[in-house]
Parts: sequence; structure tokens; C-alpha cells
Amino acid sequence: MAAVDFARCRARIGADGNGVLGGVAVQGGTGAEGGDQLSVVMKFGGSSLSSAARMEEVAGLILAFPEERPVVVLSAMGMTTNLLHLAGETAVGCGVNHVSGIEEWNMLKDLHIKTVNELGLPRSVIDTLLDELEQLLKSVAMMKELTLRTTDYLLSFGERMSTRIFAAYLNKFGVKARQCDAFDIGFITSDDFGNADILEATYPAVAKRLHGDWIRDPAIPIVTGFLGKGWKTGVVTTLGRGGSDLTATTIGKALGLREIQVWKDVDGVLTCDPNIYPNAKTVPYLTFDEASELAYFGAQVLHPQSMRPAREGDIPVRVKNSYNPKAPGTLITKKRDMDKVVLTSIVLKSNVTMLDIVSTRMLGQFGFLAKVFSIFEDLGISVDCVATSEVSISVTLDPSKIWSRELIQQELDHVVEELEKIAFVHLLQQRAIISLIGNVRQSSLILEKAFHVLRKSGVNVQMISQGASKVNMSLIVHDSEARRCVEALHQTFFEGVDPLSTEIDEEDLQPIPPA
Ligand SMILES: Nc1ncnc2c1ncn2[C@@H]1O[C@H](COP(=O)(O)OP(=O)(O)O)[C@@H](O)[C@H]1O
Ligand SMILES: N[C@@H](CC(=O)OP(=O)(O)O)C(=O)O
Repeated sequence: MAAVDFARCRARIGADGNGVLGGVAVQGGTGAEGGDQLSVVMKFGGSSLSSAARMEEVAGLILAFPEERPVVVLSAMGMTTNLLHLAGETAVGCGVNHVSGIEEWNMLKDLHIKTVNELGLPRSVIDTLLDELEQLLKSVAMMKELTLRTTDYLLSFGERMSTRIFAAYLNKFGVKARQCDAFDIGFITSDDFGNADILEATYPAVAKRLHGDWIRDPAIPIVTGFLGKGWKTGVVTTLGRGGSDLTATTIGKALGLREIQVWKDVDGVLTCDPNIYPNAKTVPYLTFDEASELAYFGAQVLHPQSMRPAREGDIPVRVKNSYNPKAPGTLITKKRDMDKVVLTSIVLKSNVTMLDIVSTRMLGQFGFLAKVFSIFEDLGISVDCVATSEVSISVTLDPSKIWSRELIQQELDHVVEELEKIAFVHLLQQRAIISLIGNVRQSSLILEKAFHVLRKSGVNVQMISQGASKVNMSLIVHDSEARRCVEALHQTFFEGVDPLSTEIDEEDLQPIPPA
């Protein structure tokens, strides 16, 4: 039978009855005994919750901090959100009678049933939801359509199941836990299905509910990440991919907690995506501004909006590794000592579309820029990077407008058509944004080194943009050259390869034509 192995878990986090884990004191015990206020949020993402064994580990981690009164936020297990999405898309075209054969539906059903069995829990913990989910897929098959609103409802099953399983598991061991659906405890959002914004009314509502429940009957709240309730429609919304980070920081601000912990499968925020360059190193400290820029420019590790509540509430965020809890992780705060910092992290966003827009001079300078941006606004397209001159503007378009999918060709054609009424437009696809997140006061040094590296690599930068925060400098290059650039930049900034002391060979100066 599955059990929370406290001794093993304390050993793994380097705690021996008493100790300190990343600034958090550790003692023996089981937590949730009431009295004190809720003190921290602990968020665990899908990568931390991929199996029954992982759920046991996570339970052990939470209970290794008994003097803490955590609010636990969970994402869906493993790849469940992707599977739900794919199952929904398949259901649209497969016919009602074939729903039970949808591969992704069977995969996610099997995962959840296996988890419940391995944790020694009754099937009733998830049976109702699984039945409801199958009915929903059949409805999608019958209607032959999957709206954004239905998609959000469909995706909600992932978090609704993981939290029920986890709360039941803790309760089984006498640790009082209460499952909470975010949409029932005060998460009020805009009605932008797929990418809803959290509304201000959420903070007092969530605080009142979580605090009230805790005072009345202390039990660890196990809250669904990623979900909310649309304020006009009153139905389930989602906060965009990776939105559980935002759920966690919202709770942190709402309750004024001491710390927000987001537990991942990496040792913290790294100097670049380890999937792009495996030599990435942990960044021990970050400011909210740095973390926001990093997330906004595509570092999957944090949800782009998640730093906002933490910054507003001035609550430290700690990014930790649930697979390696001894690692100190990354601490994100309002300020940090930037004296020795040059570059913090490199972020790569691939498959970006860029538009060069040159005025036909039908409009004056002000009118031109205003008109260009009003076209983007009308079409609901957000812009990532901008570089302007008096009569021309280059922009990159944000493909995350509708979360998982890219801007579709039809939309691009429409943008170009509208812009061509006032400008000459050049559409450039397969571009990449390399964002250098670093110290504002070292921007010249960063650019000097970066351009030397890129020149040495024979790469021509197609656009440069620096945001008002100055924390981020973005270089747009061709997609085919991007990984190579990131590697070379990483070696220079984080692995001690000094580009300025390296002679440039004439051969190196031959630009490599983009593929
Ligand atoms: N700069 C970065 N630092 C750390 N991880 C990154 C970075 N950029 C991309 N990643 C990716 O983000 C993943 C962790 O984020 P995510 O998958 O959202 O975790 P979770 O599902 O646990 O919330 C890592 O496994 C890593 O592949
Ligand atoms: N399950 C949702 C929300 C989320 O935050 O997930 P994760 O914490 O695993 O990135 C998603 O996959 O987008």
C-alpha cells in the first residue's frame, strides 16, 4: 500500500528533524493542526505530478514542512491538459460512436485510474468526473464543434481530478485536506476563454473564503490551478497555458502570505531553456521585473502574468525542483544586488512572424503609427517587439494570442491586407526572438559582447528592440540560426568564453545565408 515516507522525504530535502530548506525551516510532524494563519503557497505543476509515485513524493514534500500552513495549488497530472485538448479535437470529427476509442481519452483515463488504484483510493474519487468527461466528449462529437468556452470546460477536468486525488490521498493518512475548485472559491476572471484575466474582485473573495474555511475547520486547501469563473458568463475559464503559477501568486497576494513556492522539474529558473542548451545553469536570484520579462518573452518556466500579483503584494517567489528538493532554487524578489550581474538569462522564442511596414506617406508620422496599432487592436493581435523610424516600423507578432496555436495564415493575410491600405508591407516568417535579460546598467557591455559573438558566428541580426524596462534586449534572427546563437551567447556570458579576446577569422565573417 502507498504511504507517505516522511523519513525518506526529510532525507531527500536534507532535513534531519530540524533544518532549513531554501530559507524555510523544516521539522518533523504532519501539519494542518490549526491555530496559526495560512503561511505559504506551494504550487506543483504537471511535471511534478506525473504518476502515483510522484504524488507520494509531493505529499512528502508538503508534510516535511509541518510548521508551515500551506495552501497547495496543483496543475493537472503530467500531460493531461494536452491530452484533453487533443481528445476534444479528435471528438469533433470522429462521430459519437467512436469517442470511447479516442486514444488520448483512453490514455488520460488510464493514467487517473492507475493513480487512484496505486494510491489505494476508491475509484469514486474520480468516477463521476470521468463519466462527465466522456459525456462531454460525446456531446462535442455530436455537435461536431469545440468552442473556446467548451474547451475551457473540457480542460478543467485535469485540475479537478488531480486535486481530488491528492486531497483524498492526504486525508487517507489522517492529514486534513480540503479540495477546492478555484471557480468556486472566488477566482473571478474576464470571459476570454483560453486566456482569461484575473479580476480585482478575486483577491478579497479568495482571501475571505480560504481564510474563513481555515478558521472554521483547519485543513490544507488543495486548490485547482489554471481555472477561474467568467464574471459575465459564470462558467469555467482557463488562465492560459501554465496558468497555475498565476493561481499560486494570486492566492499569495490575496492572503498576504510569507512566500510563494512554485515546484517544477528543474533546479529553478535557468540561464536558458535546458532543452535548447543543456549547459544551462541555475539563476539563484531574480527580480520580479527580470522574471516577468523572461516569462513574457517565452521562458516556459513561469506564466507571463504570474509575477504581477507577487510584485504587487511584495511576496517572494521561490522556484524549486520537486525532483531535487535539496537544490536551493531561484528566489524572486522586488530588488536584488545587481553589482556583479551582467546577463541573467537568454530566452529563445522560435517560429515568430515579423512585419516590416513602411509608410506610403499617405499619413503623417503620428497618424501612421496610430493607424498601424489600431489595425492590430481591431484584429486582436498583440505585438511582441517593436522598432520604429519616422516612416517605418518593424514588429514581431505574438503567436500566443490564442494560447496553444500559432497565428493562422488566414489571420496573417488579413493583417497584411489591412496594413497595405496605408503602407508597403513585408511579411517575414520563421524568425526567432533571442531575448537577453540582464542588468540595465550593463547594456552596452551586453550588446558589445553579443554582437561580437553573432558577428563571429556569421549571423545578421534583423531587428533589435529594447523595452522600456531596459531589462530586456531582443535580437531577431532567422529561426535556422537561433539555436546556434543561443549556444554561442551562453558560452560567452555564462561559461567564461571571452568573445572580445578571440580573433575573428575572415572566414567567420562570411554570413551564412538563412535556410
Ligand atoms: N529559463 C528556463 N529555466 C528553467 N526552465 C525552463 C526555462 N526555459 C524553459 N524551461 C522549461 O520549463 C520547464 C518547467 O516549466 P513547466 O513545464 O511549466 O513546469 P510545471 O509543469 O512543473 O509548472 C522545464 O522543464 C524547462 O524545460
Ligand atoms: N495544466 C495547465 C496549467 C498549468 O499551469 O500547468 P503546468 O503547471 O503543468 O505548467 C497547463 O498544462 O497549461
